[in-house]
Amino acid sequence: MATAGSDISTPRSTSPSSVFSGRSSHTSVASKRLSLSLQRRQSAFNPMSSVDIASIEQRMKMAALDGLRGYAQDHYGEVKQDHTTEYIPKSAAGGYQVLREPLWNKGLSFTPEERVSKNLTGLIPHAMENTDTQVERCMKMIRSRSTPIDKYLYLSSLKSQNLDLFYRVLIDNVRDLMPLVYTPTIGDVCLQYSTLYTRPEALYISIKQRKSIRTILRNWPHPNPEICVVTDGSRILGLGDLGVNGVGISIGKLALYTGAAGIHPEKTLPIVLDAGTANEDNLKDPLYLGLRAKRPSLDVMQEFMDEFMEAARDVFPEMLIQFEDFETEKAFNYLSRYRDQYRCFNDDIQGTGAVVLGGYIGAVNLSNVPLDDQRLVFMGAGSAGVGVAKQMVEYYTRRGLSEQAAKDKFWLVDTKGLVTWDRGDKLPEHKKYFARSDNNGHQFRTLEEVIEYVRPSALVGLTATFGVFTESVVRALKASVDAGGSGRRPILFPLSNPLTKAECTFEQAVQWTEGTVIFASGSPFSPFAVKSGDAAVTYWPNQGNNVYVFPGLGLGAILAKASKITDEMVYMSAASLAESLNAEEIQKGLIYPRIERVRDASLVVAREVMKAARREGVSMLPEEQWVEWEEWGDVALTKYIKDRVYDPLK
Ligand SMILES: O=C([O-])CC(=O)C(=O)O
Ligand SMILES: [Mg+2]
Repeated sequence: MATAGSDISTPRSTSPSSVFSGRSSHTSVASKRLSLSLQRRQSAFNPMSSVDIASIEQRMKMAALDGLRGYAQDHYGEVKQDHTTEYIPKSAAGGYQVLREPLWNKGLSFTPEERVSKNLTGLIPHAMENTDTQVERCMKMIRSRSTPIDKYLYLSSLKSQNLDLFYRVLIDNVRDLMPLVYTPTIGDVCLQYSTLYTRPEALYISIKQRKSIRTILRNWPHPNPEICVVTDGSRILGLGDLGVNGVGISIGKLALYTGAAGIHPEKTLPIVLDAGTANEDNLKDPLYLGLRAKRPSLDVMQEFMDEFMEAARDVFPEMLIQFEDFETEKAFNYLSRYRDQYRCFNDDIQGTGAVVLGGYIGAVNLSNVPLDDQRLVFMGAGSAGVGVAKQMVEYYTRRGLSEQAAKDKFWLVDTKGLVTWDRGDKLPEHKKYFARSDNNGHQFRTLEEVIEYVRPSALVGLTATFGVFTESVVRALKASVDAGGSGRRPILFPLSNPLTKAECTFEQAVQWTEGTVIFASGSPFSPFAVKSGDAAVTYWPNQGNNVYVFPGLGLGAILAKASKITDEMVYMSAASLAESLNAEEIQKGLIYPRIERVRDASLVVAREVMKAARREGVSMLPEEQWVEWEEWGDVALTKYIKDRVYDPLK
């Protein structure tokens, strides 16, 4: 394989541009060529006579009147292009070409020499500013906006103009801004994506254009992406099927690949596969941008996915693919179908699994309930619930338990109650592994009943249902932990996203457990202060979000040039995350590093993932390289990673 990892920090100088090359300069010849090419394109695209084209236009108008997008509905043919995208080399670009390319624009930091050599004199204000001043301006603007969506829109506009500045602002203010570019705000953005839409930021691949997937991929304006996040929008966060609007999650996750791990933004590729939607609100919305059709059968979707995976590998052979927010059955199927042949992983199964395990390892230490005495109830048995529980089983087996004994520590609950073999419904494949057979014919229909029966030490929520951890549920958990002895603390992880889907709030958890809770949620809660006399006790929540895993896992896999993502690599992302806390964090009783240190954590995760890739024999880096690193221990490998990450305007 070629050097995927090595160009993370140094994007090619023949950088992409929203402005395509030379066509504008040689006017008459160029415009003739352009119109010829347009004609050819039109005929290749739609090999019909002009009469037919006129009638299509007519139909498009009629379809639009019906609230349909005629073009998207009607087009089934293969798009044949007779040209490929050409790029202006960065060194040759001048004037507005430089200012309008977000990868090249340096805002007010252009030096006097650059302003002359790039023909920028007078195109920007005379002032020259350092990074801090520009960051300050951005933060002032963000603070001046009153709603999270408005703040998001400001940030999105900044991103479309000056990528270095956008990422500097994000990295330096990650606690305040991550909730805007990611969960919870990104959930609202996805819900309204078709209305908020102003410019493309991803590849939109409709099932109607499945014959043209390679063409679409080649149209992406950046060469050789290293990481793609792909969704089909069928289960976005806990918000359900959002169709093409789910593309926001691919965009948000990739902003964190850059912000939280330092993968160059030019190397990231967000994709949405549009195969329709079951969301009636979307289907009725005249502004909806996706295909107005019900979702196809799982078999048809599988074929589409097979075609996508093959095309992606043909066009971008080194790209790692992260599956995101596919609904449960597809999520499991695609992971098992592709994981041995492609460089891919599923964030909701493996990423969530690893991040929750990483936090759980620290939580057990704080809980005063020995590992062997832990009993875990999971509310929610979808891709995340089962993924997390399996990751924890692996942890227990690595600590010497048999697989059966490890599995016996978990009780999974879904909308029908405790998942058992004999409860009378047909269990979907992914639930069978954890189905209980030791219930002596009893069925436990409510969470309270399950808690009374199991007497758990930990309760994990992945239900996408706000408020299912009620006061009586949380108090019952505390009582069952207290019964084991004094000083014991309950572990409570309401993990569903965004905040509107959280199983309970941090404040509730603190109050209902008299402050003893060890808490982690998927989306961020603020610290909670309780007055006691003149003083106040502050309780610190943890955010147990995949953001602590997928960026580092992806970075490690890319830099190791891993041919696939193995269980060992995923496991090591969890184990190393648990080890990445500093003394202050441990002293504060946290189970994840503070979010301000997410880049440090990603670096540790990436390093251990790289080493795991090598142990597993899937790293394509030359053996001499590994031997050299081994001589120096982690220091050399850490430096190798640091030298390759993007840290703009530093
Ligand atoms: O995106 C997040 O915050 C975590 C996640 O993968 C999900 O909830 O599906
Ligand atoms: Mg997800």
